[in-house]
Amino acid sequence: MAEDAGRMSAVRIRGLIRGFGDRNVLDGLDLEIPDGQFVALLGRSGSGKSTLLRALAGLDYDVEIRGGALAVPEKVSVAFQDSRLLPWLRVLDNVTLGLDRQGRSRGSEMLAEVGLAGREDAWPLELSGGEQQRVALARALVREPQLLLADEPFGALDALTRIRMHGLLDDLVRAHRPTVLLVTHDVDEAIVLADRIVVLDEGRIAVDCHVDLDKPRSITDPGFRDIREDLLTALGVITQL
Ligand SMILES: Nc1ncnc2c1ncn2[C@@H]1O[C@H](COP(=O)(O)OP(=O)(O)OP(=O)(O)O)[C@@H](O)[C@H]1O
Repeated sequence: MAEDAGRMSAVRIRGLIRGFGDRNVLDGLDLEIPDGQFVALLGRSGSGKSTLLRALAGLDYDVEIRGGALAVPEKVSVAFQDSRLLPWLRVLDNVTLGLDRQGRSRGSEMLAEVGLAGREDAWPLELSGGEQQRVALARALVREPQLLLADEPFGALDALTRIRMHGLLDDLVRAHRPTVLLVTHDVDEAIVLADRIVVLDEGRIAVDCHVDLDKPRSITDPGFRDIREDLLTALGVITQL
Protein backbone atom coordinates (compact mmCIF):
# COMPACT_ATOMS: atom_id res chain seq x y z
CA MET A 1 0.00 0.00 0.00
CA ALA A 2 2.63 2.51 -1.10
CA GLU A 3 0.12 5.36 -1.45
CA ASP A 4 -0.63 5.21 2.28
CA ALA A 5 2.99 5.81 3.26
CA GLY A 6 3.33 8.83 5.51
CA ARG A 7 -0.35 9.03 6.48
CA MET A 8 -1.24 8.68 10.15
CA SER A 9 -3.45 5.74 11.05
CA ALA A 10 -6.94 6.68 12.20
CA VAL A 11 -7.83 3.08 13.03
CA ARG A 12 -5.50 0.32 14.19
CA ILE A 13 -6.81 -3.15 14.87
CA ARG A 14 -4.52 -5.96 15.92
CA GLY A 15 -5.48 -9.57 16.43
CA LEU A 16 -9.08 -8.70 17.34
CA ILE A 17 -11.09 -11.63 18.67
CA ARG A 18 -14.77 -11.26 19.50
CA GLY A 19 -17.13 -14.15 20.02
CA PHE A 20 -20.59 -15.39 20.86
CA GLY A 21 -20.87 -18.80 22.53
CA ASP A 22 -18.51 -21.29 20.98
CA ARG A 23 -17.80 -19.14 17.90
CA ASN A 24 -15.24 -16.45 17.25
CA VAL A 25 -17.05 -14.00 14.98
CA LEU A 26 -13.88 -11.92 14.61
CA ASP A 27 -10.95 -14.28 14.68
CA GLY A 28 -7.64 -12.46 15.01
CA LEU A 29 -8.52 -9.59 12.70
CA ASP A 30 -5.86 -7.05 11.69
CA LEU A 31 -6.77 -3.78 9.98
CA GLU A 32 -5.15 -0.39 9.74
CA ILE A 33 -6.96 2.58 8.17
CA PRO A 34 -4.95 5.70 7.31
CA ASP A 35 -6.35 9.07 8.26
CA GLY A 36 -8.92 10.30 5.73
CA GLN A 37 -9.36 7.00 3.91
CA PHE A 38 -12.85 5.79 2.94
CA VAL A 39 -13.09 2.04 3.51
CA ALA A 40 -16.12 -0.02 2.51
CA LEU A 41 -16.58 -3.28 4.40
CA LEU A 42 -18.28 -6.13 2.56
CA GLY A 43 -18.92 -9.70 3.60
CA ARG A 44 -21.57 -12.37 3.59
CA SER A 45 -24.40 -12.10 6.06
CA GLY A 46 -23.09 -13.09 9.49
CA SER A 47 -19.44 -12.52 8.57
CA GLY A 48 -18.98 -10.07 11.44
CA LYS A 49 -19.24 -6.65 9.76
CA SER A 50 -21.56 -5.10 12.34
CA THR A 51 -19.62 -6.76 15.15
CA LEU A 52 -16.47 -5.03 13.92
CA LEU A 53 -18.25 -1.70 13.52
CA ARG A 54 -19.76 -1.95 17.00
CA ALA A 55 -16.33 -2.76 18.45
CA LEU A 56 -14.91 0.40 16.85
CA ALA A 57 -17.88 2.43 18.09
CA GLY A 58 -17.51 1.08 21.64
CA LEU A 59 -21.04 -0.34 21.39
CA ASP A 60 -20.14 -4.01 21.81
CA TYR A 61 -21.83 -4.70 25.14
CA ASP A 62 -23.19 -8.14 24.32
CA VAL A 63 -20.20 -9.75 22.62
CA GLU A 64 -17.38 -11.56 24.44
CA ILE A 65 -14.08 -9.70 24.16
CA ARG A 66 -11.57 -12.50 23.67
CA GLY A 67 -8.41 -10.76 22.55
CA GLY A 68 -6.60 -8.17 20.50
CA ALA A 69 -6.36 -4.41 20.62
CA LEU A 70 -7.88 -1.49 18.79
CA ALA A 71 -7.31 2.24 18.64
CA VAL A 72 -9.68 4.83 17.20
CA PRO A 73 -9.62 8.65 17.19
CA GLU A 74 -11.26 10.64 19.96
CA LYS A 75 -14.17 11.94 17.86
CA VAL A 76 -16.22 9.11 16.39
CA SER A 77 -19.75 9.37 14.93
CA VAL A 78 -22.01 6.49 13.97
CA ALA A 79 -24.85 6.29 11.43
CA PHE A 80 -27.15 3.26 11.26
CA GLN A 81 -29.59 1.79 8.75
CA ASP A 82 -32.52 3.38 10.57
CA SER A 83 -31.97 7.04 11.31
CA ARG A 84 -32.56 6.64 15.08
CA LEU A 85 -33.97 10.16 15.28
CA LEU A 86 -35.87 10.98 18.45
CA PRO A 87 -39.48 11.52 17.31
CA TRP A 88 -40.27 13.96 20.10
CA LEU A 89 -37.49 16.36 19.07
CA ARG A 90 -37.61 18.66 16.04
CA VAL A 91 -35.08 18.08 13.28
CA LEU A 92 -32.59 20.73 14.41
CA ASP A 93 -32.77 19.52 18.01
CA ASN A 94 -32.04 15.99 16.84
CA VAL A 95 -28.98 17.22 14.93
CA THR A 96 -27.60 19.35 17.74
CA LEU A 97 -28.61 17.32 20.80
CA GLY A 98 -25.95 17.81 23.46
CA LEU A 99 -24.11 20.58 21.59
CA ASP A 100 -23.59 24.16 22.81
CA ARG A 101 -24.98 27.32 21.17
CA GLN A 102 -22.18 27.37 18.60
CA GLY A 103 -22.97 23.77 17.74
CA ARG A 104 -26.59 24.75 17.28
CA SER A 105 -25.74 27.32 14.63
CA ARG A 106 -23.52 24.75 12.90
CA GLY A 107 -26.57 22.46 12.94
CA SER A 108 -28.52 24.77 10.60
CA GLU A 109 -25.53 24.98 8.26
CA MET A 110 -25.19 21.23 8.32
CA LEU A 111 -28.89 20.78 7.50
CA ALA A 112 -28.41 23.08 4.51
CA GLU A 113 -25.42 20.97 3.44
CA VAL A 114 -27.55 17.83 3.38
CA GLY A 115 -30.25 19.63 1.37
CA LEU A 116 -32.68 20.30 4.24
CA ALA A 117 -32.43 24.08 4.60
CA GLY A 118 -35.61 25.43 6.18
CA ARG A 119 -36.64 22.09 7.71
CA GLU A 120 -35.15 22.81 11.15
CA ASP A 121 -38.55 22.85 12.86
CA ALA A 122 -40.02 19.79 11.15
CA TRP A 123 -40.73 16.65 13.19
CA PRO A 124 -38.81 13.51 12.12
CA LEU A 125 -42.03 11.70 11.23
CA GLU A 126 -42.90 14.46 8.74
CA LEU A 127 -39.82 13.50 6.71
CA SER A 128 -39.35 10.76 4.11
CA GLY A 129 -36.95 7.89 4.82
CA GLY A 130 -34.29 9.52 2.65
CA GLU A 131 -34.73 12.87 4.41
CA GLN A 132 -34.46 11.16 7.80
CA GLN A 133 -31.15 9.62 6.71
CA ARG A 134 -29.99 13.09 5.59
CA VAL A 135 -30.74 14.32 9.11
CA ALA A 136 -28.83 11.36 10.55
CA LEU A 137 -25.81 12.25 8.39
CA ALA A 138 -26.08 15.89 9.49
CA ARG A 139 -26.20 14.76 13.13
CA ALA A 140 -23.13 12.57 12.60
CA LEU A 141 -21.08 15.19 10.76
CA VAL A 142 -21.98 18.31 12.75
CA ARG A 143 -19.71 16.88 15.43
CA GLU A 144 -16.83 16.97 12.89
CA PRO A 145 -15.83 13.37 13.63
CA GLN A 146 -12.35 12.14 12.79
CA LEU A 147 -13.96 8.74 12.16
CA LEU A 148 -17.41 8.16 10.66
CA LEU A 149 -18.78 4.65 11.13
CA ALA A 150 -21.80 3.86 8.96
CA ASP A 151 -23.70 0.56 9.19
CA GLU A 152 -25.76 0.18 6.00
CA PRO A 153 -26.98 3.78 6.18
CA PHE A 154 -28.83 3.50 2.87
CA GLY A 155 -29.96 -0.11 3.22
CA ALA A 156 -33.63 0.72 3.76
CA LEU A 157 -33.92 3.29 0.94
CA ASP A 158 -35.29 2.80 -2.57
CA ALA A 159 -32.78 2.52 -5.42
CA LEU A 160 -33.15 6.09 -6.72
CA THR A 161 -32.91 7.71 -3.29
CA ARG A 162 -29.89 5.55 -2.61
CA ILE A 163 -28.10 6.85 -5.71
CA ARG A 164 -28.80 10.44 -4.63
CA MET A 165 -27.48 9.62 -1.16
CA HIS A 166 -24.27 8.25 -2.65
CA GLY A 167 -23.67 11.63 -4.33
CA LEU A 168 -24.46 13.42 -1.08
CA LEU A 169 -22.15 11.26 1.04
CA ASP A 170 -19.38 11.68 -1.50
CA ASP A 171 -19.74 15.49 -1.31
CA LEU A 172 -19.92 15.47 2.50
CA VAL A 173 -16.83 13.32 2.84
CA ARG A 174 -14.92 15.56 0.43
CA ALA A 175 -15.95 18.63 2.47
CA HIS A 176 -15.39 17.24 5.98
CA ARG A 177 -12.59 14.71 5.36
CA PRO A 178 -13.41 12.15 8.06
CA THR A 179 -11.95 8.68 7.90
CA VAL A 180 -14.90 6.45 6.95
CA LEU A 181 -15.79 2.82 7.55
CA LEU A 182 -18.98 1.97 5.65
CA VAL A 183 -20.59 -1.42 6.16
CA THR A 184 -22.64 -2.37 3.13
CA HIS A 185 -24.13 -5.34 1.30
CA ASP A 186 -24.06 -3.40 -1.93
CA VAL A 187 -20.95 -4.10 -4.01
CA ASP A 188 -21.73 -1.23 -6.40
CA GLU A 189 -22.17 1.21 -3.52
CA ALA A 190 -18.76 0.16 -2.22
CA ILE A 191 -17.07 0.70 -5.60
CA VAL A 192 -18.85 4.02 -6.24
CA LEU A 193 -17.80 5.50 -2.89
CA ALA A 194 -14.73 3.89 -1.37
CA ASP A 195 -10.99 4.40 -1.68
CA ARG A 196 -10.49 0.87 -0.43
CA ILE A 197 -12.69 -2.20 -0.11
CA VAL A 198 -12.24 -4.91 2.51
CA VAL A 199 -14.11 -8.22 2.47
CA LEU A 200 -14.59 -10.09 5.74
CA ASP A 201 -14.80 -13.86 5.75
CA GLU A 202 -14.68 -16.23 8.72
CA GLY A 203 -13.76 -13.34 11.00
CA ARG A 204 -10.72 -12.26 9.00
CA ILE A 205 -9.95 -10.13 5.99
CA ALA A 206 -10.24 -12.13 2.78
CA VAL A 207 -9.84 -9.27 0.26
CA ASP A 208 -8.24 -5.87 0.68
CA CYS A 209 -8.15 -3.76 -2.49
CA HIS A 210 -7.77 -0.12 -3.46
CA VAL A 211 -10.22 1.45 -5.92
CA ASP A 212 -8.09 3.54 -8.24
CA LEU A 213 -10.87 4.87 -10.46
CA ASP A 214 -11.70 8.53 -11.09
CA LYS A 215 -14.95 9.91 -9.66
CA PRO A 216 -17.79 10.02 -10.48
CA ARG A 217 -17.56 6.27 -11.04
CA SER A 218 -19.76 4.39 -13.45
CA ILE A 219 -20.58 0.74 -13.84
CA THR A 220 -20.05 1.23 -17.58
CA ASP A 221 -16.31 1.67 -16.91
CA PRO A 222 -14.46 -1.62 -17.60
CA GLY A 223 -12.27 -0.98 -14.50
CA PHE A 224 -15.44 -0.80 -12.37
CA ARG A 225 -16.72 -4.05 -13.84
CA ASP A 226 -13.39 -5.83 -13.18
CA ILE A 227 -13.45 -4.88 -9.49
CA ARG A 228 -17.14 -5.81 -9.30
CA GLU A 229 -16.50 -9.25 -10.72
CA ASP A 230 -13.57 -9.89 -8.34
CA LEU A 231 -15.67 -8.85 -5.34
CA LEU A 232 -18.72 -10.89 -6.38
CA THR A 233 -16.43 -13.89 -6.80
CA ALA A 234 -14.89 -13.33 -3.36
CA LEU A 235 -18.39 -13.11 -1.90
CA GLY A 236 -19.37 -16.37 -3.57
CA VAL A 237 -22.10 -14.71 -5.64
CA ILE A 238 -20.50 -15.71 -8.94
CA THR A 239 -18.16 -18.60 -9.47
CA GLN A 240 -15.25 -18.34 -11.85
CA LEU A 241 -15.16 -20.79 -14.76
N1 LIG B 1 -26.13 -10.67 20.45
C1 LIG B 1 -25.73 -11.74 19.78
N2 LIG B 1 -25.80 -12.98 20.34
C2 LIG B 1 -25.39 -14.08 19.68
N3 LIG B 1 -24.89 -14.07 18.44
C3 LIG B 1 -24.81 -12.87 17.82
C4 LIG B 1 -25.22 -11.65 18.45
N4 LIG B 1 -25.00 -10.63 17.58
C5 LIG B 1 -24.48 -11.19 16.46
N5 LIG B 1 -24.36 -12.52 16.60
C6 LIG B 1 -23.83 -13.46 15.59
O1 LIG B 1 -22.55 -13.03 15.18
C7 LIG B 1 -22.38 -13.24 13.79
C8 LIG B 1 -21.93 -11.96 13.13
O2 LIG B 1 -22.98 -11.02 13.22
P1 LIG B 1 -22.85 -9.59 12.55
O3 LIG B 1 -24.11 -8.86 12.82
O4 LIG B 1 -21.58 -8.95 12.95
O5 LIG B 1 -22.74 -10.00 11.00
P2 LIG B 1 -22.89 -9.12 9.71
O6 LIG B 1 -21.77 -9.47 8.82
O7 LIG B 1 -23.01 -7.66 10.08
O8 LIG B 1 -24.24 -9.67 9.13
P3 LIG B 1 -25.38 -8.98 8.25
O9 LIG B 1 -24.71 -8.67 6.94
O10 LIG B 1 -26.42 -10.03 8.12
O11 LIG B 1 -25.84 -7.75 8.97
C9 LIG B 1 -23.70 -13.79 13.27
O12 LIG B 1 -23.57 -15.17 13.09
C10 LIG B 1 -24.68 -13.44 14.36
O13 LIG B 1 -25.69 -14.41 14.43
